[in-house]
Amino acid sequence: MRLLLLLTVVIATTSQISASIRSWEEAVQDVKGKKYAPKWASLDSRPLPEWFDRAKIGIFLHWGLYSVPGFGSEWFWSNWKGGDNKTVKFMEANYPPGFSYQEFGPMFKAEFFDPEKWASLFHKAGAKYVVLTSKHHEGYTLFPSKRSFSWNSKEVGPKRDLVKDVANAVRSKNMKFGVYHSLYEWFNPIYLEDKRNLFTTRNYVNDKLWPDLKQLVHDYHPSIIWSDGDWEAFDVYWNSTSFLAWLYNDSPVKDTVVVNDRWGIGIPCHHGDFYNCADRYNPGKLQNHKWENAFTVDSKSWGYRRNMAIEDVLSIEQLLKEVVSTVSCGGNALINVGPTKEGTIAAIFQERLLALGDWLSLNGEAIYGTSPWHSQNDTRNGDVWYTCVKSTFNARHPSARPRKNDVITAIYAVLLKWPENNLLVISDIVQDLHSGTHEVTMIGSEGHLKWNIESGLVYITLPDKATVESNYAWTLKFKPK
Ligand SMILES: C[C@@H]1O[C@@H](Oc2ccc([N+](=O)[O-])cc2)[C@@H](O)[C@H](O)[C@@H]1O
Repeated sequence: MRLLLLLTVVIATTSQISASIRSWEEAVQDVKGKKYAPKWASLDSRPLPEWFDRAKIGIFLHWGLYSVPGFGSEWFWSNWKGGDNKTVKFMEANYPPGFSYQEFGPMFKAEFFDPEKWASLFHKAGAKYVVLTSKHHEGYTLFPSKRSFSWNSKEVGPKRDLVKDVANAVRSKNMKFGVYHSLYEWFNPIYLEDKRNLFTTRNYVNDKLWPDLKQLVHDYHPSIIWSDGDWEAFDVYWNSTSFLAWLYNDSPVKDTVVVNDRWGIGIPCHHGDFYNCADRYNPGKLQNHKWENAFTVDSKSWGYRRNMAIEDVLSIEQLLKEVVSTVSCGGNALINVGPTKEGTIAAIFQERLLALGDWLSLNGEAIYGTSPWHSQNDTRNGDVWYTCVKSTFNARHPSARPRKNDVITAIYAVLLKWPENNLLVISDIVQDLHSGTHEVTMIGSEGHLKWNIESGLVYITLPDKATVESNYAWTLKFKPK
């Protein structure tokens, strides 16, 4: 009887499953109405919503009261109170004695903030999602938190619900909207009291943290919850698994939302829909779980720095190297810029993002919707990174190498350096080319490329560099005939 029931369920489910090839186990997991238990093993069994793996490129925004002094980093308040020399001196030199961090609030005016302009920039940059700091460690919220009196953007500063404004504008350009949210707040007295109690009390968690997060979920329906500030306490204190079970089972975003891995000591790189691990994490090899490389265009800070120098800013070549190597290894790239207190985005950031967008509008087929191939980084030529397009999506393991049953419709090799004498020498694609069943082209260049194989290496004659469209990061396409 039990077996029969199980069979019917499985048959009913498999018919809902698109073209994807799933194992028996995976199909059973997908039974509609499955409830997740507030335990990591259960939460980890959730298939990854496909949109996130396909998206590949996101924009990260660190915006808050730290954008007002615009000095050091978004850790300004903590640096100052912690006695950081440079920050203390900066305050002494530029602000009256007794000036408090709270006084930055009214100075955060966002008078030039035009969310449509932002969204249009991010869209042109090729982003498929945008993540905004709804609350950083300072505790100031960019939405009217019902528990953050006089410490939110609707009451103090811009007098606007910035989360709502960005969410609406981003969605009007068909991008997904996500919220960054810091679990801890440096100076929240209720949190500090729990901390003094060695996290045996949970007043902050029960009365502030989860009500706030649920407000965010109900009011803005975020597609991503990018959690942070988890490292002072275990997930047991934060009650992370209960929140996630609610999010996956009963929230209005249960079928589409994805979360990262910062949910308590020991959790990063181990649990969550995708892993950030450390900041600017880019392991350079294939990972066995969906991951994301969050990195900054200003190499020194997430928040805006008024004294940022040009040599601190990633070049387009560096930016593309991050993007290409990340996607090749199964990751997404979350590219951070810090908006100014006026609500503008520095022209140098705009320039980099638009250059990325230009590159993606030509080479995007090697990025969006792709999967890791058998090889990530060519063995012979370390400046070559591979991706492929395959016919199936594996929600259990989106970053897996192609399997036997996968039909590969194209293989891409992105070259970060133009080879000497226009002659590219690579090794890892030799088997695929050996049979003579592939045609080789360069995106942004006419005609097929000549190639030959000699003692296990592939020699590809590239076109004249002056005739190709791209100025950096050139994409070769290997297509089965
Ligand atoms: C995205 C960033 O996240 C955190 O910084 C971290 C968090 C985790 C690690 N880590 O695990 O290595 C490093 C920096 C924040 O403190 C920082 O301000 C920024 O918001």
